[in-house]
Amino acid sequence: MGSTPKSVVDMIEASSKVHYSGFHMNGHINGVEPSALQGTTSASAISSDIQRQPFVIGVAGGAASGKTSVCDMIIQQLHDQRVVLVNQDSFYHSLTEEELARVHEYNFDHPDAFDTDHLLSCMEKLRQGQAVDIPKYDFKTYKSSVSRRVNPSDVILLEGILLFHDPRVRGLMNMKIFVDTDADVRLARRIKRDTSQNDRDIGTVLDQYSKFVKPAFDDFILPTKKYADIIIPRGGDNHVAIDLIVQHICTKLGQHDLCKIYPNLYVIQSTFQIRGMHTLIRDSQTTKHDFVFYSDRLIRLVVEHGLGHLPFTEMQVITPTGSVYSGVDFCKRLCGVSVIRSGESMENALRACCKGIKIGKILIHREGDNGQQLVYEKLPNDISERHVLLLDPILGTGNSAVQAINLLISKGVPEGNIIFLNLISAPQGVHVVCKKFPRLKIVTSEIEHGLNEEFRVIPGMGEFGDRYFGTDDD
Ligand SMILES: Nc1ncnc2c1ncn2[C@@H]1O[C@H](COP(=O)(O)OP(=O)(O)O)[C@@H](O)[C@H]1O
Ligand SMILES: Nc1ccn([C@@H]2O[C@H](COP(=O)(O)O)[C@@H](O)[C@H]2O)c(=O)n1
Ligand SMILES: [Mg+2]
Repeated sequence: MGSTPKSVVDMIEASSKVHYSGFHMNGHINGVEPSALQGTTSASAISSDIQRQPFVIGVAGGAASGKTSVCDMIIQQLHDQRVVLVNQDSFYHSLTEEELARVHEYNFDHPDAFDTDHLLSCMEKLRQGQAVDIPKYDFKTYKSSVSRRVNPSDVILLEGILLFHDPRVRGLMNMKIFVDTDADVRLARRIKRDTSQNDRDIGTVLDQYSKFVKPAFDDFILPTKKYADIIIPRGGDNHVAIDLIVQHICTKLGQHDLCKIYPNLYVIQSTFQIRGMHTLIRDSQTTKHDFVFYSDRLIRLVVEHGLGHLPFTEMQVITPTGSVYSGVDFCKRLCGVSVIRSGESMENALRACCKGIKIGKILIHREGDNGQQLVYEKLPNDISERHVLLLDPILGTGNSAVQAINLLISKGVPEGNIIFLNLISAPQGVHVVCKKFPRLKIVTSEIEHGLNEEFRVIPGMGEFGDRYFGTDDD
């Protein structure tokens, strides 16, 4: 195979391209170099080959466990999405004449029975938005002669007994499902299938089962169950599990590609109101008054969304009608921390939502682009016992965010107790922060194209602090 898929890096690269809260725009894009992972994307890296990353679901499990049936049910329920099914079976090596003569000694359940490099190259093409010809394997002749054309899709279901065996194949998947069906059920189905569909006699099926199928299941398939995100008992009979999986896929499809990589990134659901407000604050001709007004509205939405991620306790109250209302009580142990100066623009929204909230401050001085220096901090003494809403409207390279978060952690704040609220995030900053602090949550309202040579967010909205506090030139 020519190029080995570098799944996470590839995803990161592709996902860093333009996305406006659910929309992808072809052309005029600031693509991301691998160097973007260090926060050094160039604005000249314009790319027009934008392709949305498909959501790849791997379905593994023993032979006749119900993998294909589960995939068929998922496809049926995802009726209005573009979905394709790719079977690992299609990549069985065709048998040579010599192997054919001794077919009963051939182990079809060993990882070497598959042309995994071919599978990887087909998947790579599909992920790049190209159609591929996938071989059609014939279980009766033990050869693949023809192929079928598979078009790129939003969702790729990849199913097969040994899909989780090779780490390169596992690395392609956004979601891994293991279909867990009792061995006796699998054997019974296998006998039925192989005798009726594949013209095999029961003695041959049982011999193959005890010689190869069962040992390979124990040695190669069962040990990969640990890689699964979801284990489905009873396969296609488990309608609840399939419903939940379909719901999850639908949610993921509506999200920015970065959310598929980082479960700790939340981009608020876009509406035309939100797009309209973004349009206004990004317009260089917008007056200071309007800039502040619409920024405040957006900030309020981000703050409200961020508060939704705080823990709560259940409580009941009595309503004026004497009825019981079962509700929840807000988390009381929280504080805000604003990164001076832009972050201070978010304090009012936080105060308006959380009466009497304590707000600390951090000042990070930027010298050049990598020389970030913490010059001032004033934080509540008991900050380690609080959930912290970190406020900074723009996440660019991620350098100052990392400084601020490191400071909070050094004060004893658990990483999982920090919610970083911002208006816009550059993919580079998201990669840096989400990778370094996987338990922290980022809540933002839009993901940007990238950074320019001067490390400014593109398209961005200029110097937020200057525009908000009226200290720009105009
Ligand atoms: N829940 C089920 N109840 C009854 N038969 C089933 C069920 N799930 C699958 N089968 C049958 O068992 C056989 C194997 O199922 P399949 O989905 O092809 O498994 P796999 O892809 O894991 O080999 C097929 O003939 C299928 O019709
Ligand atoms: N020529 C072949 C190729 C494969 N098998 C068996 O198929 C099973 C995998 O297919 P599933 O759809 O059940 O996942 C595997 O157990 C192989 O033994 C075969 O019998 N003949
Ligand atoms: Mg199958």
